[in-house]
Formats: sequence, structure tokens, C-alpha cells
Amino acid sequence: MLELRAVSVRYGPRAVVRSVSLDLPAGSWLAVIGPNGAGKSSLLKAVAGLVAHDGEVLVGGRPLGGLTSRERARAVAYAPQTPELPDRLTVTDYVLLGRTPHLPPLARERRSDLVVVEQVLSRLDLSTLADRPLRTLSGGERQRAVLARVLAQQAGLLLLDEPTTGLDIGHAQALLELVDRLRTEEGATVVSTLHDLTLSAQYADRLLLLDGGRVAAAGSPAEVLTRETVERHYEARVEVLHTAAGNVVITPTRHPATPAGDLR
Ligand SMILES: Nc1ncnc2c1ncn2[C@@H]1O[C@H](COP(=O)(O)OP(=O)(O)OP(=O)(O)O)[C@@H](O)[C@H]1O
Repeated sequence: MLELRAVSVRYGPRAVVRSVSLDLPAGSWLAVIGPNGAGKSSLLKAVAGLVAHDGEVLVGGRPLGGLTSRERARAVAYAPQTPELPDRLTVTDYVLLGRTPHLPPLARERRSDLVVVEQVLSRLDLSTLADRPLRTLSGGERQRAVLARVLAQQAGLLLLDEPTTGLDIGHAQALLELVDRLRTEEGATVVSTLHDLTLSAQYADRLLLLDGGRVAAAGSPAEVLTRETVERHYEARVEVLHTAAGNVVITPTRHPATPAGDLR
């Protein structure tokens, strides 16, 4: 579904993504992880066609560079980490923008487009906010509106840059469950960046760990999220726990542990 061949991104003389290659089957979920500044967002932007890159990006076997912007928007939907929103639009009108690649040029939205938007708003718990201008939303509500626009686009490949930033644990979970449903029921392929390693392990079936723009590790969550790998690349102290339900939990640890009540 998504193939990267030696993709590199540079800003001026500085390479921030260095020769990343991968092959992602349709219906899988890849979480790109790594410390701050590792190149995660830049890699997503390269796949979205938003920054110049070396190497090749193929979606469904077709080089992305060879698609028209309309074809590209039907194939790939991208949610940036810090989107700039047209603040005066209502939530519904903003999410309707996601339908643009499906409309004939200059045509107005059809009943079917409104139905898609209503469904997405309902799934993201945004129906009661449908008529509100974007500028009146809270941070978490804005984040969900951005996701709603991306989902309304109904592209086969979803690129989500830190989709749970600013969301409380319940809304984060609901959003990731929804994305996962799109993946399992409709065959969408997902590439997301996620700082929360525990959530990455729960939702993604593959992880790509970037450090200094290079692939430091790749594979299943259990293969990548070892204590040694996380500690080395994040310069952190962690413990990797395995719950009875089979979840991997990455938790920070303190050494030496400071006893509670001994904080003088
Ligand atoms: N437009 C730009 N011009 C110059 N340098 C940039 C630009 N965008 C990003 N960078 C630099 O490229 C490097 C990688 O940035 P990127 O945003 O891809 O990292 P990231 O892994 O997503 O980081 P974070 O976890 O902090 O969001 C950083 O050092 C950043 O300062």
C-alpha cells in the first residue's frame, strides 16, 4: 500500500530524515516514534507531499509525484500536528472541506457528502458542536474537528501527526478506536506519530523508531519497545511491563526511587 524507497528530507544543508525505506501492507497501522526532533513529522510531511524529499514514495504502487492534487487527496489524508484553522467556519463547513476531492470542480456538496459529515461528527462526539465556529472550540474539540475533516476525506491512507495531543484519556481512546475501526472495517492504512509509547503498542501493529532521522529500530511493538532500546534512544529510564491482558506498558522510573513523603 505504502512504499518508501530511501526517502530523505533536508532543510537547507541539514538532513533530518535520512534514507528511510519501508513497505506497509494495506490495512496496517504504523506508529512512527522517536525522541523530539527525530524527524517524525518531517517524514509524514514527505509522504503527504508537503516537503521536498529525495527518494520515492509510492501509494498503491503509484509514485505520489505522478498523481494530480485531486488524485492525491483521494488517496492520502493528512492531519498536521498544529493545524491552522479557518476560525470563522463552523465545524460542519470545515469538515465538509474534506469532501472537496470527491466533488466535481466547482460543484456544491451533495446530500451524500452531508451524510458522511454527519456520521463522522457523530462518531467523534462533535454533533452538538456542528454549528459552532471553530474559534469557539476548546483545544481538544479543535483537534477532533481536524480529525473529522481527515476522516470525511475517506482516503485509503491516513497520515496522523500526534492525533491525541490535547485530548483527555477518554477522547484519545475513542479517537484511536475509531481510526482502528476504519482500518479493520474499511481497510484504511494508518501512519501516525505518537509520543505515548503505551498507546503506540496498543494500536499500531508496526513501529518505526527514528533517531537523528535514521531508522533505529522497526518491527512489532514487542520487538521495538524493549527497555534497552527505549532507554538508549530517548535517554530515559523506563520499565517495560506486560499486563495480564497482553498489553505492553512503558512507564518512567526514578533511580534511586524517592520515597513518598521524603521530598524535602
Ligand atoms: N521548516 C523547517 N525548517 C528548518 N528546520 C526544520 C523545519 N521543520 C523541522 N525542522 C527541524 O527538523 C528536525 C526534525 O523535526 P520534526 O518536526 O520532523 O521532528 P519530530 O520528530 O516530529 O519532533 P517532535 O517530537 O518534537 O514533534 C528538528 O530539528 C527541527 O528543528
